[in-house]
Amino acid sequence: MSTAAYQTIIETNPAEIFVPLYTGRLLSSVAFKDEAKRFKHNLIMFVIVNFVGGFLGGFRIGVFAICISRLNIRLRTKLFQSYLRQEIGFFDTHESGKLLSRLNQDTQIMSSTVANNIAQCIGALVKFIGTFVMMIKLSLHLTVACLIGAPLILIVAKFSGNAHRRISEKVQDLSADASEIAEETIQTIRTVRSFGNEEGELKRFADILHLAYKASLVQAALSAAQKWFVELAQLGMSVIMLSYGAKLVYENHISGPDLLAFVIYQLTLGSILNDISQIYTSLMAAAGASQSVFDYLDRKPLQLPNGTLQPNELQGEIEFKNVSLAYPARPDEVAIRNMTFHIQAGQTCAFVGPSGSGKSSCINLLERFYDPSSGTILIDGQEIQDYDHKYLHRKIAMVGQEPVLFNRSIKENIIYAINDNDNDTAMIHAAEQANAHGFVIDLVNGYETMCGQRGGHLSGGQKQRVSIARALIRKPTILLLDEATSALDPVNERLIQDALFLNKNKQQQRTILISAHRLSTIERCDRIFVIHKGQLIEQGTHEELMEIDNGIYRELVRRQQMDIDS
Ligand SMILES: Nc1ncnc2c1ncn2[C@@H]1O[C@H](COP(=O)(O)OP(=O)(O)OP(=O)(O)O)[C@@H](O)[C@H]1O
Repeated sequence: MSTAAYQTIIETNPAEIFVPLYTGRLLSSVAFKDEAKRFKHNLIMFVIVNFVGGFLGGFRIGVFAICISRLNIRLRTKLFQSYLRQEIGFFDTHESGKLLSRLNQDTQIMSSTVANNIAQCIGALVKFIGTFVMMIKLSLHLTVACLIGAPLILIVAKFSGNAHRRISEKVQDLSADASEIAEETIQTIRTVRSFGNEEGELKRFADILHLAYKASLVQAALSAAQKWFVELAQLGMSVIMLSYGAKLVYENHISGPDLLAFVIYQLTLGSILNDISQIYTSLMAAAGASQSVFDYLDRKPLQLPNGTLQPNELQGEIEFKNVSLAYPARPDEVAIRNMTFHIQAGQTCAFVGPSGSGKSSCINLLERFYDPSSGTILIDGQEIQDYDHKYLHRKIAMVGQEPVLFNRSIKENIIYAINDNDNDTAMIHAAEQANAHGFVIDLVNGYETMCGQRGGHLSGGQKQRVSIARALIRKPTILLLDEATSALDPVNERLIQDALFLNKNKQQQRTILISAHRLSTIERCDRIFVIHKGQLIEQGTHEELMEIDNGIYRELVRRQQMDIDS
């Protein structure tokens, strides 16, 4: 039986419906002499219905707790899965703090409120029907008299529920904003500290929480007003019912014990109506908190991993044909404009150009972090989108400008995402090529040394070398190095390059693409592409480019030479 069905049965707790009847009868047999002979029977029935009701009630609480945690785990996993499916552009436009707030807080609110309230709502409705039927059985006239105010209570509950939904949406958005600020501040604490701006960040955080508090005040006032109204309506209904009940008893239309039972049913009905109105309100509040969770759960990624190509051999030939790119976060600005070039398999090529010219963007496109806004990118003559997602990332490895390591050991970082976890020989070989082995074995814990969050326990150059090893261990056919050695001293940089370029003949065929500012490091490349304001303006070998009169490359080399000399 499914949890939901099980829960529904438990929630309908039939024993509770008979509690008022036997409470009324027991009280009558205590209060009225002619009812005394039924005291024992009424007492036994009173104990049975209360005991069964209490037992099922306790059972229900346990079942709820299980349902809530199951629902929460499912929701969070689904949401995280949905995040991981999204294209990189999604993460450019959605701050991580907000995404985490949805993942941790909103899902918690959703699962606890929704699971609790839906089950309670079913229970309350069943109890409402049961109580109602018993009341009609006892006296139809009295039932009609005491239900006069019910529609009004339900209408008020509806209006207040809608308001709760709107406010709750706002409060959740604000607390997601606050999470975003906290997360960013913690991640950039060194910058915050170096500018002495802890108070500024605290103020930004507190201001947002204050706005959330103000919205919660309105919500609190609404809840209080709703409660007052329901209490007042119930009081009115009781007065009407008691006056009319007394008249019916005097005229012998209903017996004293039945009136007593009816009064208890009426009080029960009042509290059920109260429950229903509260449940509706909090369901609406949960619906507000759930809105963005559902939006993210339902979001279809703009870039779908539909490709299926997985050829046995990938040569590593790359071609850009009229490629343009505008980033999703800045759709009106063109980062790459009509770029066309061809790189033969096995060549080592470099992108050079001033900062912001578009070098990393070309590398991003080859990693398929973004799809071109127009034009095509071919690898071995096939469109890059046609390759299977996992296959492509096995064959293309990249070391980024700011390499990020995981808070795991150096070993775990290097063998990250290769299937063979115990291949120490491959790990050491990759580390040697990346000129990392030497510094790693000098550490007390060697390859078991923890890297810290985002690799924070290692120096910039050490981080870069570990991430180069992480890329090399996969034996990629295409290796993308985006300023991958910029934090290294010239000696270490040269050693890595020698390992990557000079021994190329001895290694498997590999196409290497480098983006670098230090031009002395790329002189030996087979081909150099000079990019300026998103356009490819020169290409050739170092010697060919140095011969172009007034060429940008020649000018860049001349300026760097002057810097070194001075
Ligand atoms: N994720 C992004 N969203 C929006 N715009 C971006 C993004 N990444 C880069 N840009 C913009 O695209 C342009 C090219 O940036 P790119 O990073 O490719 O330059 P670059 O030549 O690699 O620069 P650098 O040498 O400083 O690393 C810049 O104007 C940059 O502001």
